[in-house]
Amino acid sequence: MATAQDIRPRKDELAAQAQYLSTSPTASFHSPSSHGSALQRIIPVVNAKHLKPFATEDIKVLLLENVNQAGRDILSAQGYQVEFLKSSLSEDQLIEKIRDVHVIGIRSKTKLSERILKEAKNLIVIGCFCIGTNQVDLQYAANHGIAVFNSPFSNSRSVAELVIGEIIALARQLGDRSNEMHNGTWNKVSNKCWEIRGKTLGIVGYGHIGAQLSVLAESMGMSVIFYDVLNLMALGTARQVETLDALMAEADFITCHVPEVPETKGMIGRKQFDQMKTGSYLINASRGTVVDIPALIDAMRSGKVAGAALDVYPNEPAGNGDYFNNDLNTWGADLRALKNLILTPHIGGSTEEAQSAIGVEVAQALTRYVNEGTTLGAVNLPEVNLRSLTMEEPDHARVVYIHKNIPGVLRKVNEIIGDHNVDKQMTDSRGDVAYLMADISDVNTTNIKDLYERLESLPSRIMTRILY
Ligand SMILES: NC(=O)C1=CN([C@@H]2O[C@H](COP(=O)(O)OP(=O)(O)OC[C@H]3O[C@@H](n4cnc5c(N)ncnc54)[C@H](O)[C@@H]3O)[C@@H](O)[C@H]2O)C=CC1
Ligand SMILES: O=C(O)C(=O)COP(=O)(O)O
Repeated sequence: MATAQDIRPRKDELAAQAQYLSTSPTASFHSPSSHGSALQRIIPVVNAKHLKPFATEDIKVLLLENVNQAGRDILSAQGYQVEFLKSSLSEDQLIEKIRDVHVIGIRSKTKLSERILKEAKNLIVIGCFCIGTNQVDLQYAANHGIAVFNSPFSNSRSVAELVIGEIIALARQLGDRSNEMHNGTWNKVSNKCWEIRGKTLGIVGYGHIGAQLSVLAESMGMSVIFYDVLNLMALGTARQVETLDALMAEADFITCHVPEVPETKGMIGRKQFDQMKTGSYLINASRGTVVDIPALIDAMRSGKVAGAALDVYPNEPAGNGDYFNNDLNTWGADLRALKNLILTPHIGGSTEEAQSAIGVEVAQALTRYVNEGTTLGAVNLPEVNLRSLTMEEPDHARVVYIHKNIPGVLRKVNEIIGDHNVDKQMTDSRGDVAYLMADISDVNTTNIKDLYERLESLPSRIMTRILY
């Protein structure tokens, strides 16, 4: 197995590469991100016919959190070195591992903070095999030329179905009745058990999940209202309300489907619980920080809230095992003692269908990015795509130049690549970072190295990759 050292150029290796390049029409230059070593990496290509720009067996992929087999298979089929772990890693373990890898695949637990990404000298791309990307410092990644991809809706249906199940389970106190039977008690009651037909569902965040849920809830006879920061088209006979206050006051069931951003932190707190109808229900399958848990506990104890379902928590563990027995969740015992409270371990998106669809979608995005530089679907870089390079022409190359979005860069870059025939080119920017992709011809082993070095020496450079 190649080590990180193997793909960094050494002087003797450069000479060998020159020899290799003279016999192979394809190769790849890929600069370390700007916080990395000043040395460039030169990686030969194994297959001249197709767009396989790296010696694919040198590409190291670390997959955490039990990424689905379908995704693992796609990455392994590329020839990449794929290391797979079932759980997440502690910060210190991650720092050790991430130093070496070019690609990392995570789900919602693994925090890729600036502290961790600083150590990721070889990293070019992050795949979030989930919807949420709040666990990644997206701006730091963009500023260092690290693309981030996710799967924007492959598990939306699974979450919506879970919530539908929870609405009925809460209305009928199913969790409690089931627990009682498990403990040997027959307790047949109808007091405060309801049909959901004719009740009002209040959806906070009417995006992929909220909208899907809206359709399902209406089909079961519920009325739907929703609150969102955007003005959105209501599906069916759903109705958008202007404020969160209005939603809290009108709905019988309230369900949260907003992302974790500063504005949604503690969004459902004491004030919101006070506004709820007495005997209403709360569901949170978005992020643990959205609901103030001590406030929920008080609202349930007082009878204001008749039932709740939580799938997400402010501190979630790296893997399966003990959860509430730690100092972080001081409210754990109080939660566990409450009646008609469904607690699930962040399983909203955990279905076979969702996980394999996510595996395929994200693995394909990673492969396209590594092999072709395509950023379609990236959540932190501009979306840039050129039609696939046909590798029939041996003197063609694709230049990817990620750079600071400052005036004058394109003139300088075009001066450099303009020495070649530019077949096609696309550039776009997002905030402080711009992404240029150009397919050029009249390339040979000498002038491509020169081109790479000239691009690398520009002060605007964040990362240069040359794929051919
Ligand atoms: N429990 C689980 O396993 C899963 C949880 N999730 C969580 O659910 C969240 C929502 O997922 P999607 O519906 O796919 O996202 P989405 O991005 O399609 O929709 C989110 C909606 O929330 C709205 N929004 C944002 N900030 C808001 C605010 N302050 N107030 C009101 N509305 C606001 C947005 O405008 C958007 O319409 C994800 O960000 C993720 O954190 C997603 C999948 C699985
Ligand atoms: O897709 C999301 O954002 C989720 O919350 C699901 O996360 P998971 O893949 O179960 O870690």
